[in-house]
Amino acid sequence: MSFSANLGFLWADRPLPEAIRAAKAAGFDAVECHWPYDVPTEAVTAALQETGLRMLGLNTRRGDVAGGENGLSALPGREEDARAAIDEAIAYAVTINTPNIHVMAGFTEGRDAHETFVENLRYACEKAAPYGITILIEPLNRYDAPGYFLTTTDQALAVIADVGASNLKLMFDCYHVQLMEGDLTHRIEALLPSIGHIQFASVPDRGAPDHGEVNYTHIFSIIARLGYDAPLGAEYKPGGDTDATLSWMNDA
Ligand SMILES: O=C(O)C(=O)[C@@H](O)CO
Ligand SMILES: [Mg+2]
Repeated sequence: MSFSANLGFLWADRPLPEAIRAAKAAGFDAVECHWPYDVPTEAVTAALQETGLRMLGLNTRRGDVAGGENGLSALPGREEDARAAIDEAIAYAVTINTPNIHVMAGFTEGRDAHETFVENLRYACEKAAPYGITILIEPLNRYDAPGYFLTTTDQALAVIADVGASNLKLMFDCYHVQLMEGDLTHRIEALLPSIGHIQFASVPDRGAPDHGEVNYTHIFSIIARLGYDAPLGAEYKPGGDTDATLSWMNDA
């Protein structure tokens, strides 16, 4: 297996370029992040070039986080802000050569929200396609993100079908899917053609993948058997020194 360090959580106590270097030193094959926008692209590019790692993904801005926002793209009436966040993410991704952008939906519900999300995703897919960038959408669990628009893989597939773009894929985060739906083995098998990126963490505490209700030795072997060979995103909360939590990599 190959692994991508999610620097939104791993080495999150270090500046992003230093976190990239730490991921390389720890043996990761790639990195990904959440919201890199305050970091100059030159510093990120320099660290990526120095380490030879690729930044696999980043997220669109969430909007007014202090005011309770968690993404903009499914919020009716906020199309202008949502598209500005999409444009910003594409520009940043193009500059640092990142192949995936997670477009965040936001806290909302209902048919209008679905239509708004579909239209904004069409916009994102069209704008991203010339750069070979894939747009991702990710169901989040109801405990960490109560009220988030996208909560299940079935709902994500319905959105993907309605958008109808070949560069729109599912971010399959095993942690969220286990909390909302379970049945990870069958779901990964069935959804593989729609999956653009896979992430993981222990369940339910979102720690390193070496404890809890999901047996990741099994899940990783299923993913390998299916021939999926892109790096898997380690998106867990180390709860202290990241380097002290990496023994799972030796067993994977
Ligand atoms: O929370 C997650 O899981 C993520 O992947 C974030 O990027 C979005 O909140
Ligand atoms: Mg995730």
